[in-house]
Order: sequence, then C-alpha cells, then structure tokens
Amino acid sequence: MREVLVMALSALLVLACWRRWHFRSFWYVVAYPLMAISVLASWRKIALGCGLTKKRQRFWFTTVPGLVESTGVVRVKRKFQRVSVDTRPWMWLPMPTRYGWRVTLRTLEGQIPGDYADAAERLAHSWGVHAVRVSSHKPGRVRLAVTVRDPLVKVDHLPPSTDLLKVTVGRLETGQPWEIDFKTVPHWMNAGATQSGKSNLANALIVGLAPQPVALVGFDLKGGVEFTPYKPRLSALATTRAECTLLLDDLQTLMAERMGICRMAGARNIWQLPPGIRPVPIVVLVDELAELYLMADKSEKDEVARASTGLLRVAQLGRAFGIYLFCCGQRIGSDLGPGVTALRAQCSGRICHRVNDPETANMTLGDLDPAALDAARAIAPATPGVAIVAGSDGQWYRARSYYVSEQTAEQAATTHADNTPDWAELLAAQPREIPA
Ligand SMILES: Nc1ncnc2c1ncn2[C@@H]1O[C@H](COP(=O)(O)OP(=O)(O)OP(=O)(O)O)[C@@H](O)[C@H]1O
Repeated sequence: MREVLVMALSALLVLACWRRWHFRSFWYVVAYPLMAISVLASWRKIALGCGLTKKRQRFWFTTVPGLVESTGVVRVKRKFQRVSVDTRPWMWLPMPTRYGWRVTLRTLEGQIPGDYADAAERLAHSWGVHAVRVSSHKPGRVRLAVTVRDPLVKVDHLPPSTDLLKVTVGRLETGQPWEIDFKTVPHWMNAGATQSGKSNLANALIVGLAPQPVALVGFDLKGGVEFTPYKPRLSALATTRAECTLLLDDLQTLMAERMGICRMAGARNIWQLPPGIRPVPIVVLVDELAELYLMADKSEKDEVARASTGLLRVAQLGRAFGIYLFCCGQRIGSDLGPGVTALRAQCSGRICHRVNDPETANMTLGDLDPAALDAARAIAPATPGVAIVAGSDGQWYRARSYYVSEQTAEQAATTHADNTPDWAELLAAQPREIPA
C-alpha cells in the first residue's frame, strides 16, 4: 500500500514538473494533502504535549496482563471496564492559505480561546512552523492560522489605493493586506523608537492618499524636516507649536462650520450630506507628538494647553465632520500630561513599532491582549517597518509596512499637486445654505 502511495505521489510530482505547473498547483496537488494528513495524524500527540486535551471516563475493553501458563502460552484477558482516556479537541480539515494553512477546532468543555493562545508557541514548535495565531469567530470554536514562513521578511510593491480614505500600507503576518481605512477607524496612534519605520508608514499614507480627493494637513514638530518635501500635496503645514495652535484653531473653525451644515441638512455626518455640498475630507498627519506637550518652563504652559485641547477636540468631534488624525511619536507616555492620555482614548487605531521603553508600548497597546505587548517588545531593530497593529476586528496582528522611500513619496506629492485643495479656499468655501 505504501509503495502504491509513494508511486502515485512521484507520478504527480513528475507530471507537475513536466507540465511546469505553478508552485501553487504543486502545493495544492502534492504538498497540501501530505500536510493535511500529517497534521491530522499527529494532532492527538501534539494536543497532548501542548496540554490541550482533557481526561474523560469511557467504558472500554482493556487488556489485563495474563499469566504465563506452564505451557508457555500467554493468556490475554480482555475486560469491559471504566477507563480514563485523553480526549483531543475535534479538528476540522486544515485548509491551505498563502503562507501556510488554517484549521478550526472545537474547544473541549471548560476551555477558552485564551488556553489555545497560551499554547500557540508550543504548537508552532511542535509543527515546526514560523507562528500560530489564534482567533475565535464563534463560541466553542477556535481558529488556528499557521504561517510556515515569516511573510514579513520582504514586503514591497505598494498597491494603488482605489477606495476613498483607505490605503493598503503593508502586509499582516497572516498574509492579508494591512489597511488603514480612516472611514472605519478615524484616528490612529503610531508609536515607535527612532529608525523603527514610523515615517515610512507616513510615506505610504501620503503615496496612497495623494491621488484621492482628500486634503492633507501636516503638523511636523521636527521643524518641518519630515513633511516639507511633501508640501506640494499638503494644504497646510505647521512646523512649530505656535503654528500648530493656529492650524488647530482653523481646524476647529472648520469643524464648527461643518457642524452647522450638517445641522441645517439634518445629517449626522458629512457622508449623509448631498455630494454637491459635501466638504472635502481632511487627513491630519502629526509627526513627533511629544513635542506638542513638552514644556521647558512655565511660560509655555498656556501654549501647550491650547495645542493639547485643540488636538483633543479635533479627535473627539472630527470623525463626523470628515477630519481624521494620524499621530506619530517616538515616546508617548502618560508623563506628557493628561492631554496625551485623553487623546489616546480617542485613537482606536493603534500601531506600535519597535519601542525603547515599555511605557510607550503600554500606552499604545496596553488595553489589548498582554501578548501584544510582548510581541511589540520582541520586534528586532533589524526589521524596520514591523509593527503590532490593532485591527478593526478587535484582534492584534504583527505587520510590516511596504517600503516607501522619501523620493517615492515626494514624487507622488509633486505628481498629484493639482489635487491639493487650497487651505484658504477650504476655510472660506463653506455653503451658507442647503440647496433644495
Ligand atoms: N517597511 C520597511 N521595509 C524596509 N525598510 C524599512 C521599512 N520601514 C523603514 N525602513 C527603513 O528603516 C529606516 C528608518 O525608517 P524611518 O525613517 O521610517 O524610521 P522613523 O521611525 O521615522 O525614524 P525617526 O523617528 O528617526 O525619523 C529607513 O532608512 C528605511 O529605509
């Protein structure tokens, strides 16, 4: 039987090579059945080793060691009695994915998805794969997403963005695209130590948003060195805290006017307004958030308070009126003041690149699974662009942004400079009445 199987597989392999099938065909025809058989066959042993089995009482025939009779014959007695057996969680058929496979399990009594998440590393080592991620889409079911190799080693080719306010900025560890969709998650906090890949992510956003009918506004508290090259596509750019407070005042005025339009039209947000009078959405990119809150002496206190309140108000009310935030910072800690903690509460999008202090990781991901914090601290300096991301499904993922050089972002900003709404016109262009 074994020989027949080996011959059949060899024949398939030869056929695959002869027909020059794509690797994926080879995976489906040969490697996948082998993988599925080996996963199913080894599941009992692996579940036992990883502590995912439960003891159950069963009535079964058991063998009782017999006596060696004087004739030398061993008598084996079989007895129907109560025995304790290890039961494994029921496993469905593993399904192939781009970077490995996924499988659904039925949890045993008393088990929760957390038990499987705790065993994920043990499972990965037992199967000899890169990682096992656990999710639960239904009570009593757990889904294991297995990645055979790290899909984040090389991530390039930023795809063009087709949907308004949605940019595919990278790839998740599961092989799925990593998307930043401002309409679903309006405000984002992007933390990371120096050279961790924050600006690269902002570049990816600029490249994705530049062709769209969107106003981009920059708050560059690194003195303008990051965003000045993208000025052709920026409707407004503030490079000092004083300029930021003025720009925040403008944004609040704009917000108040948009509120008035929505009230007049009986709309709850700008997306319910007729397309003819719908104001253009604004994405505010903030670089080096901590600089907005740091003060050298008490003379700066009023300015810091004004900037902090302005940003918080934009975060609180901006979503309905088409104003979205993307805040980047090397260190985002509660020691910067209550304004930062309040801002963080408004930012449901969280991205944590490699960080130097646990406080920043805590501030960015602290209200997620503690395993997310451990994963953020484990990001190696040799992998810039790798981050832990809180998804809109409430899960956290390891992800890596596409590499987008400053030159590419600069070129996108220049090419799409014609799309840039003029800031003065934007402030003045609010309709005073709703057309019938
Ligand atoms: N996804 C990526 N893939 C490959 N290389 C990357 C990626 N993201 C960033 N890098 C590289 O890492 C380096 C640092 O990236 P970046 O400037 O974005 O970091 P940063 O966090 O903004 O640093 P700083 O805070 O000092 O400005 C860059 O030279 C870039 O080439």
